[in-house]
Amino acid sequence: MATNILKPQTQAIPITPPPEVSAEAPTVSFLSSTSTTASVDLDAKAPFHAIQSLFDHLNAHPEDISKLNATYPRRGVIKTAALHKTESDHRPLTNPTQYVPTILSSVSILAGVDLSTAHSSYNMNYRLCDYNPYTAAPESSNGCGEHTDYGTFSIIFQDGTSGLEIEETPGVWVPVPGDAIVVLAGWCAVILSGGRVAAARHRVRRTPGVRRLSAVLFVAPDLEVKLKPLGESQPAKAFSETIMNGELDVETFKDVMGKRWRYREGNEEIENGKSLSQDNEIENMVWG
Ligand SMILES: O=C(O)CCC(=O)C(=O)O
Ligand SMILES: [Fe+2]
Repeated sequence: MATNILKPQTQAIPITPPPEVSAEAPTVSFLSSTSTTASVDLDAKAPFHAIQSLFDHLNAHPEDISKLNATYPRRGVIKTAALHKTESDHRPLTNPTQYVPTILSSVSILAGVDLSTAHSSYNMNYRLCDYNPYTAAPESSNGCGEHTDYGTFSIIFQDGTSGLEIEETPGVWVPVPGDAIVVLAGWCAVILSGGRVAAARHRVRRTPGVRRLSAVLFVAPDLEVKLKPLGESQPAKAFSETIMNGELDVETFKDVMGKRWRYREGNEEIENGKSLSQDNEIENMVWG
């Protein structure tokens, strides 16, 4: 599964070890040196049979989709955060608290700072995705446009169907095997690590006629955490004053990212009519 495995550099920083858990700790294998991308061998699986039934029900009963709070009409992709929504929560994963700390500890080593203190409340969202040929425009090869995720990292469970691609270097897209469980670093990791971790740009290509299901667990710092480089050392990159002054908290950042995402997917108008891409706006906010 992991082709180009890079071992994270071991640094002399105190990283909180993940708590002892009964399940075997997953192995985290880093796949990319330029963006922080890893594959993990988790026992946890997303129950794609149940997820497919849920989406089949929604496709047959479009009126129920409105209950789920988020639809993506332009590309015919239905996505929703189901972690706290009882009507759509199939309790699909084994308890994420068993493996999230291990992954956080691996990302901490790459980041050169202990990220665990900023992640005490398990601020997570779970999104189910159905890239469905019957609802998407038949000629479209775009399942999910290129973007970076907002949180510390996202764990992507796939149903075995390929389509997910990572931008290895600008403009060079590398397909991820459809059966890999992938961890991608997001913007909060970039900021907290002082720029030592890069966010992984990714996208999903559709094969017309082929259905693909995925389940994504977004792991982010606690909502009240101020997003600025942690630790004493000089940031590896220069950040905006907003970031260095600790003026941006996770909740606000998540809101901005969410608005951009809904705009990109066709669900929300941006008030001032500007059409900056999600990445441009975030880069301006983070780097100044
Ligand atoms: O469907 C996938 O594999 C990825 C989806 C994704 O990147 C996202 O929802 O942020
Ligand atoms: Fe994503």
